[in-house]
Amino acid sequence: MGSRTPLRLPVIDFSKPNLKPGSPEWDSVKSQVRKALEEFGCFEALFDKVPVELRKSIFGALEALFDLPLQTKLRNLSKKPFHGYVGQYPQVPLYESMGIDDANIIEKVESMTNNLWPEGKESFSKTIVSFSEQVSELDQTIRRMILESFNLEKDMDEHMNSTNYLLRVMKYKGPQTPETKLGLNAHTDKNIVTILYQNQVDGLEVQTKNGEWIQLKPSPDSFIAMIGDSLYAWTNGRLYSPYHRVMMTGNEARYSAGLFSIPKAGYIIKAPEELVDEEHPLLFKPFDHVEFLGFYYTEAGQRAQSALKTYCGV
Ligand SMILES: O=C(O)CCC(=O)C(=O)O
Ligand SMILES: [Fe+2]
Repeated sequence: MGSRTPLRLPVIDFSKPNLKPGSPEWDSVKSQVRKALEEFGCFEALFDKVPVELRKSIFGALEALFDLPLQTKLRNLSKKPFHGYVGQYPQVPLYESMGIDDANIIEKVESMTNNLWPEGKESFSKTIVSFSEQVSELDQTIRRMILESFNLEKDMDEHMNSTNYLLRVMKYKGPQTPETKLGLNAHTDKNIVTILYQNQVDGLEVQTKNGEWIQLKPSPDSFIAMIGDSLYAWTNGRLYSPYHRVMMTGNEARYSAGLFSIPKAGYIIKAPEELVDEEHPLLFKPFDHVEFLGFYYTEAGQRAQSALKTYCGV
């Protein structure tokens, strides 16, 4: 018996120069996106629009941020759940993270930066905003392709305007042991689309529909794109939102940055009627994402096998 080749996520190339809506390149990438998201809810995107310098400086910015004293990091509070500093949890002692809301808007990021560094740190704000702007282009390309693939062009503007961007940056300490240790619990994302970028330390794992874990090994040129529960609900289950987790080994710290497109508070997520029929009965009642998040962080929400089903399943 030969050993099985390890499962790999589909790799999709977004760095083609002619990737414009309507071109043959666009249509080919679009069908790859649709297929990968139906099957895995996730793929590796080759995307060269983020300059090499910026891809390096983002990790310098993250190191500076996480090197701040805990008391300082705790100053980044947020009214929205899981949007501020998160860390010091006994179940995931290697993990800490910081949310930067409206990370593509310079005024918002500057005010957060000044809160952390009262003496100012202009380079940090600039790096965060440029990185988020560039990666948001990939988010928008992917979402445009998804809606087109369902012939839902009529919903495009509403869909694009219903979200904002959170950049959540993560540090996972190396466990300093040869054994593998949990970095972040298995979960599905709750938002629309997540795009992850990491340093050279691997650890992210994505679960297939069959329950197998794929260990991701993205290159410095690749971003991991993933569907969250809100888009799973909006597409009435046509696209999958996969469980994923982080497992750590060795001595080196893993840094990662995730750009999350998130439905704005008050926006009601409701599957378009074109995606509901006899073969695909409605899965979820219309819901407000921020209220759903509130439920997710209650004890009942944490206990549920699928928080979304418990909250608004039909
Ligand atoms: O660090 C990573 O690559 C994954 C982080 C993650 O899954 C999350 O923040 O939702
Ligand atoms: Fe996640």
